[in-house]
Amino acid sequence: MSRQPHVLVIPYPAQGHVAPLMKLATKIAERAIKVTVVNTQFIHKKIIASLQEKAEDSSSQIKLVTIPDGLELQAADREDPLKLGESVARAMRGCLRDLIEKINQSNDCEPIRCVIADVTVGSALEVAESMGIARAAVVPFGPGSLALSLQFPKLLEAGIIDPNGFAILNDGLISLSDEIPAWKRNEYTWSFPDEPSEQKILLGIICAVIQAVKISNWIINNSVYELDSPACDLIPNILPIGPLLASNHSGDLDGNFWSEDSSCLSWLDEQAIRSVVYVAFGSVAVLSQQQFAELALGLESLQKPFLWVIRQDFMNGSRAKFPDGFIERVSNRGKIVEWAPQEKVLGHSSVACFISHCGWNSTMEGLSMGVPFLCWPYFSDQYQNRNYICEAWKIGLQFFADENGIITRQEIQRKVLTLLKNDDIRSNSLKLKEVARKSLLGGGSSFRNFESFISDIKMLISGCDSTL
Ligand SMILES: O=c1ccn([C@@H]2O[C@H](COP(=O)(O)OP(=O)(O)O[C@H]3O[C@H](CO)[C@@H](O)[C@H](O)[C@H]3O)[C@@H](O)[C@H]2O)c(=O)[nH]1
Repeated sequence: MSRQPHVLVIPYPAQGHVAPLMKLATKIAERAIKVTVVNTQFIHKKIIASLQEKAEDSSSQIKLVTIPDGLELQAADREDPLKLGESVARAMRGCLRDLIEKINQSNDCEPIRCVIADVTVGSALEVAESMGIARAAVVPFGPGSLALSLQFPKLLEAGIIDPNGFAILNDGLISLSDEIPAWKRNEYTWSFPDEPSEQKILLGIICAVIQAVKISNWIINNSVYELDSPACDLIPNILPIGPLLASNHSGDLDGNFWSEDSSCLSWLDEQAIRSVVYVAFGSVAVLSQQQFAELALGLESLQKPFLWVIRQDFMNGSRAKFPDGFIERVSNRGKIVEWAPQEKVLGHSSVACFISHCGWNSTMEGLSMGVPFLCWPYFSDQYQNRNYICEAWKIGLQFFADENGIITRQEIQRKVLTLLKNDDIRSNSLKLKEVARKSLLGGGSSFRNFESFISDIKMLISGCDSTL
C-alpha cells in the first residue's frame, strides 16, 4: 500500500465557504496528498451540476463524498443560516465517525490522517479530536473577524459587550487595537438578525468557533499576513495562506453552485481597457425591488459599460423587475449574467472597478487583481471588510444610504466617478495586488505558511508527530 497521506476537507454548506475550501483542497492535492472532500448531498448536487461540460477529472487526487444535512424535507430551512448551522452540526456528530471508519477500513486508500474543516463546522473537529485524528480549522473570513470572535469572552468580562451581544459603550464602537478598524454599532458580525433570540444563537456559533480554534492543531486562514498583521498577531498559531485563487491551481473543481456564464469574458474582450464597472454581490445578499431599480438607474446614469451579476434568487423570492425601458436603453453597454467566472472577470484588463457586497472571498479576489472597490456591505463580516477596504487599505470608497436606507442612483453615479478619478486609490490597489502576489511566491509569507502545513501533514504519516 502506498504511503500517501490522506486528509478529509469539510466545508460549511454555503457558497462563500465551499469555494475557498475547494481551492484549498486543490492546493493540498497538488502536493501529492490524497484529499476526500465531504459535502452535504444537497451541495454536492449543485457543484456537480455547475460543472456542466467540465468533466470530473478521474485522475484527480480529490474524491468527493457526501453526508445528509438532516434537512431533506424542509428545503427552505437551508436558506436560514442559523437552522442550517444547527442541522449540519447534528449531521456531523451523527455521520462523520462512521464515514471516517468506513474510509479507513477500505483497502483502496490510506486512512485519514487529518480533518481539515471550516471553523464554523466545529462539530467535525470535535469528532476528529475524539478519534485522535489531527485537526486544522479553516477560516474563510478575515483575521479581523476571527480576532473579534476570539476576544468575545474578554470583551464580555471587561463589560464592553453586554451578555446579549450589544456594545455598551456610548458610541457603540468595539476596538481591538488602534491598528484594526473599530466595529461600529449594528455592524458587529453577530448583529445581523433582527430578533434578539436569533442574535443569541449567533453568539452561540461564535462560542463554537472559539472552541473549534481551541481544539485545532492549525488555524488556516484565507488571508495574507502583511495585509493585516495586527489582527493576525492576536490569533495564536494562525497560518495565513491566502489569497486562495482558483486561477493559481489546476482542475475545474472550484466549488461553484451555479454554472459560470463565460459569454461575459468575450464581451469584456470587446470593451476598452479599464472601462467596465463590475457589479456582483456574492451568493447570499439580496436587494429590495426599490433598491434594485435604483442600482439599475445608477448604472445607466454612468454612461459606461457595466457587467452585472443578477442571481436568480437576488430579489428575495421575486423576479427582478427592471425599470421601464432600461434593458433597451443600456443594450449597447450593459451585460447581465446570472453567475460570472468572477476571478477571470476581476483579472480582465477591461474592468475598472468592482461594486461589491464585500464578502471576504470577493474582497481577497478584487484585492489580488488590483481592482478598486465600491463597497455595499449587506451583513455580518462585510461591514468590517468594507472598513479594511476603505479605511485600512484605502483601495475603495463606500456608498452611503439616504435617510430612507436607500443607496440612490445619484450616490452611485457620484461615487463611481469619484473612484475612477482617484489615482491614490488606484495606486494603493496596485501595491496591495503586489503584496498578495508576492506572499504566494517562494519565500513569501503565505507560501512559507502553506509549506509548513504540508510538511506537518506529511510528518503525520511517518508518525513523527505524536503531539496531536
Ligand atoms: O458571479 C459570481 C459571483 C460570485 N462568485 C464567487 O462566489 C464567491 C462569493 O464569496 P464571497 O464574496 O465571500 O461572498 P458570499 O457568498 O456572500 O460569502 C459568505 O461567506 C464569506 C466567507 O465567510 C463571508 O465573508 C460573507 O460575508 C458571506 O456572505 C467568490 O469566490 C466569488 O468569486 C462567482 O464565482 N461568480
